[in-house]
Amino acid sequence: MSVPAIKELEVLDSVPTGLLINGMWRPAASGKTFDVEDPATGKVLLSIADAGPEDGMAALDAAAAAQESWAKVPARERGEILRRAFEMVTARAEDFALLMTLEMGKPLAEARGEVTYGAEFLRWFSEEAVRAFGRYSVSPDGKSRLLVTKKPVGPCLLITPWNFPLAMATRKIAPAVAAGCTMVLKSANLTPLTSQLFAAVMVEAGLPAGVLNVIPTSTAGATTGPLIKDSRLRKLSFTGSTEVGRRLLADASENVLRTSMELGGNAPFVVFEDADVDAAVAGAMLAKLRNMGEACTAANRFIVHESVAEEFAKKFAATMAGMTTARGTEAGSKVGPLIDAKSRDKVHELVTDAVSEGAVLIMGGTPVDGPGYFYEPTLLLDVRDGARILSEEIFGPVAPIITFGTEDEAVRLANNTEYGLVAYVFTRDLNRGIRMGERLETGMLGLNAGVVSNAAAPFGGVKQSGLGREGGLEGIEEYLYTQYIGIADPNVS
Ligand SMILES: NC(=O)c1ccc[n+]([C@@H]2O[C@H](COP(=O)([O-])OP(=O)(O)OC[C@H]3O[C@@H](n4cnc5c(N)ncnc54)[C@H](O)[C@@H]3O)[C@@H](O)[C@H]2O)c1
Ligand SMILES: O=CCCC(=O)O
Repeated sequence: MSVPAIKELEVLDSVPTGLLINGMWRPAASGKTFDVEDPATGKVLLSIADAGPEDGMAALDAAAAAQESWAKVPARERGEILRRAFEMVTARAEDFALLMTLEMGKPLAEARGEVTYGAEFLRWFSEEAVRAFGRYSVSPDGKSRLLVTKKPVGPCLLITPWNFPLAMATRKIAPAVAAGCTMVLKSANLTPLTSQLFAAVMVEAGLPAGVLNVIPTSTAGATTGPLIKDSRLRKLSFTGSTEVGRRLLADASENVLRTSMELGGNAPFVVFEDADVDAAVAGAMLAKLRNMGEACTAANRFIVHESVAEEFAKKFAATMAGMTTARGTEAGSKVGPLIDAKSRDKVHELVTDAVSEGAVLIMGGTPVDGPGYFYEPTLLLDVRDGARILSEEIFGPVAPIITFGTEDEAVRLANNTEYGLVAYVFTRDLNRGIRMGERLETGMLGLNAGVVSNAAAPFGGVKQSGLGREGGLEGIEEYLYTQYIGIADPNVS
């Protein structure tokens, strides 16, 4: 049974459609709007204001003007705003979940999970706000005193992707608020509605005007480019593809901006011969099919010991076959649509290429007929070395399996990528698990676990998966700089 459309209309009706600049919702200076579509039906959900360069600059003006007074707001007060926002998002969890399902496509149950995950960044950083300490010490020669303080970096530009519309925004906004930074948020043009509703919650929670400015736009580069060049901007925090991140890093270098870059991934999922195969299959389902595979953390290559590959593939296929592909609002939906036609075509191209190179198609392998951008859960065995699917982000419900014989070979295969965001290892041997942690080039490792995301943990990658960490104790540091004050010996007058 689908959720009554009336509820969908009510939620859409509660979404502000303007730009949030200096505490006011307003139309774009050009008067332009752009459409946001439901990927399950291709129908327009809502049209919202389409920011241009003039609006981008107005947003930065507001953020720059608010910075000094916002930095003076006591940390406890900033934390309490975040705590109120946490309570409000939690109270409106069903609205947020439905909105995300409508604009992004994920099944409602997963959207509810994202609300919990996304809200947790608000609670976590509400608690961290008061812990951004410095230190005081006596210099080693005893002749001076060293006072080290932490200060907000200043106005930040935050750019978010479409795949986790709430969590990717709260993972940046919450630490920036906790640190005392003002912000301009450029939400993803495919899924801006959740950010619009979330920004309304932040205003209601008491965030002063100008601290958070939101500029959805269909012209990302033209609208944010001038901000990156403006010397009032102090930080760029970007989550998205490595390709765009690389270009933004180059732009940011001109202004020597602080940057956080949460980029793409190509996660290896390694199953050793001593693994609990049922647990590995359960982990694989999470690591592969969470968010329809549209996650930077999605397992992209299943590297399975040759002695358990057949058992693993059989059980994985059987579990996958039980997944219902349907609009995310349908009861029982486990796999929603992909975000758009371009993404679905890319997924199909990778599958076709792998099969033409000799991979065995165990199940799936075709786009689903009818409206929306659905793709069948797909399993490929014996994928040949060199197939594009092993080196490119799939971002879809497709699992390619390759096999290995020795631990050294597993390490070589797992590290054979320019990315290094997350890896998954399944083994009953703890020493081997620890050893893999030491040998794999990765920012995060799931040991007998198919999901690592946690607001209390430092999320981020190495190699071309990015720079910096979000969440954990590290997350707030991205929005603080260290200032040192050297004090003359107080014993000498
Ligand atoms: N490492 C992480 O934490 C993480 C999390 C989520 C997604 N991702 C990655 O994001 C990608 C999927 O998201 P996507 O398709 O939205 O990525 P994308 O790089 O296409 O877009 C990300 C954001 O950047 C904006 N953008 C695009 N071009 C821009 C430009 N020239 N100037 C300024 N902004 C620009 C987009 O509008 C969007 O808001 C995948 O590669 C995925 O792995 C990484
Ligand atoms: O898409 C990447 C983010 C996924 C997550 O935070 O769990």
